[in-house]
Amino acid sequence: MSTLIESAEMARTSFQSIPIIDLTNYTSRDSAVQRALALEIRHACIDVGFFYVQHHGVSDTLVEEFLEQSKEFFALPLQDKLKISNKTTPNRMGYSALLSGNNDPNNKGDLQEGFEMVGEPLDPLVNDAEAGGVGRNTWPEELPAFREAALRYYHAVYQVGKRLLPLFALALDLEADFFEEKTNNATALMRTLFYPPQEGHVGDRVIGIGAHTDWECFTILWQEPGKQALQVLNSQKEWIDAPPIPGTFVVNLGDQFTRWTNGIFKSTVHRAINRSGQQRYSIPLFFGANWDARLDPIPGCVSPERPLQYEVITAGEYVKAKLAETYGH
Ligand SMILES: O=C(O)CCC(=O)C(=O)O
Ligand SMILES: [Fe+2]
Repeated sequence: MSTLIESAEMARTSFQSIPIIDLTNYTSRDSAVQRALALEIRHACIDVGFFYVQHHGVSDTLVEEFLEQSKEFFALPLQDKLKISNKTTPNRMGYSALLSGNNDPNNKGDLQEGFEMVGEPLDPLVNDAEAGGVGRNTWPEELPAFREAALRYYHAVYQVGKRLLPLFALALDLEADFFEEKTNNATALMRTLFYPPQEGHVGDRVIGIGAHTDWECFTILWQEPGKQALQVLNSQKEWIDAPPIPGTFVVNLGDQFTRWTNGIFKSTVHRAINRSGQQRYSIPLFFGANWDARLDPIPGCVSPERPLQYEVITAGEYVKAKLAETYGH
């Protein structure tokens, strides 16, 4: 098998579509099965930085219940949503209003509303360190079922992320547990997003979410079926559609992985424009490294011909700087 650097040199970054990876066997203990899956992931990460996962184990019911609650949340009167505005809550979780974020500095704002949250135990009496402590989120009091639907979805998708970590490690020729201690203290941020139809709103330099890369290790994104919006930029500067495929999540790498791999794993630029003429919903969960994890290069990713491209900083320093850039906080 080629080394990582050789594979990166042969990368086919002019991709025209996003690969689909079947996770049916991802809990298999058979090392040959694991390696085959890791190899598929390796190619997807080096060539594209995006892939779909199918047969990921998260039930449709969890998705549907949270989607229903998300729709009800965004349909609340603005003054109710603003009661939990992320500009006023103590830890910046909660509601983000239309045009309050701006992912592309060339644009004026993102045509989306959101609700941000982190993990907390479903049962408020349990203090589960793994889930990041109790009461960290601010919930909409008008919707009593929102919290449970959100957390059930969150915990299920978080587990998908946990299971992907060893595959990413194997894909990088590392021991399966390589990322364990670098991610065991991280609280993934999740957003449920609402994009009004673009028509009628289109001002100058306003789209659903402007061109950007994600900042964490990787993102697990659910997209509402039937509504094309997400696009991914290839090395020919062509925008390639990443249509919703029922039963799948989109997984895309973020900047923390790019820094760890000295650019071998791609954190690919993407954007979303909702031209479906209808309302559109999506749910990204951003799976990051521990705040204090150093993003220094992984063995095999640096050579005299491929010198280190990034200054080594911690994951927390990186995300803080990006937050300030995008949301002004
Ligand atoms: O809504 C989408 O399809 C993409 C969202 C996204 O890229 C993000 O939140 O970082
Ligand atoms: Fe993104």
